[in-house]
Amino acid sequence: MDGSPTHVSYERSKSASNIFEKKPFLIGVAGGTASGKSTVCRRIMEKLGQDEMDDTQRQVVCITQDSFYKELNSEDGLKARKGKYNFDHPDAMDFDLLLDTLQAILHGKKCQVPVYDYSTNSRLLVYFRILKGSCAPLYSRKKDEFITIHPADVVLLEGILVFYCKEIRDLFHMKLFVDTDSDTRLMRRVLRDVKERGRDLEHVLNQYLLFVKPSFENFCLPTKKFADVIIPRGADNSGKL
Ligand SMILES: Nc1ncnc2c1ncn2[C@@H]1O[C@H](COP(=O)(O)OP(=O)(O)O)[C@@H](O)[C@H]1O
Ligand SMILES: Nc1ccn([C@@H]2O[C@H](COP(=O)(O)O)[C@@H](O)[C@H]2O)c(=O)n1
Repeated sequence: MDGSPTHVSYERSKSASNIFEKKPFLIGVAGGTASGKSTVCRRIMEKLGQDEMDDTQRQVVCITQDSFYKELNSEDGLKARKGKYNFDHPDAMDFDLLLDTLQAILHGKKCQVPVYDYSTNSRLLVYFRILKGSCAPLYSRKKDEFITIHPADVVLLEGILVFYCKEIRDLFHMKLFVDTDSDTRLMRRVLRDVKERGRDLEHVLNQYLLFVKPSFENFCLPTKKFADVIIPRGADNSGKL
């Protein structure tokens, strides 16, 4: 990471001195694809009664690393549409933007995080329609869609590679690794990607064999050793015998 400026935008949570700003407790949740990271985060939010709350009132917020995928050039975009782009390699991630965002969060700032769209392999865009004059044509304008992360007591960040970079890893106050067997993960991934991410079966299986599985073994699994807590079977694990 070169520490170069990125386009993360944030503002102070309080206009007065920030001496009394709360430093949130940052929890990283790693694990292979479809291991149940988001489900575990959702379960934590539910247990803490945070799921029904308004964004500005929440004391626990959850961010996904998928918001920090790099934007693709047209050549890589074409590869991605054919399942020939490696989204599981660290090079696919904008770790600089992620680091800047986490640092801002840890300073109690309100942050804007991009929203990712798996069907287009890019950040979600919102279209604005601008009416020029009374009978002039309508103009469309595109703009990145962001979600606002309000300052909170606890921030969860989930993703396959959240423990990969030391600079990012060292920011977590607690590190969880969701450990789910690979057959179960593949089965869930197929169902999810076809139902929710606009993929066909052949695409999902080719991508899995070509990139997802080898990258899990090379980049994600080796980060399990950094976890403070390993959660076998994800949200199925109630902690009871
Ligand atoms: N314990 C579970 N039992 C059954 N299905 C699950 C379980 N945990 C997650 N899933 C399903 O598996 C898919 C992937 O889960 P998700 O939590 O999104 O994984 P990840 O965030 O690790 O990719 C989702 O469709 C989810 O509903
Ligand atoms: N355009 C994209 C971006 C990511 N992926 C896959 O998503 C997986 C990470 O998300 P999980 O919820 O499964 O942790 C990762 O394995 C990428 O292969 C994608 O297919 N397309």
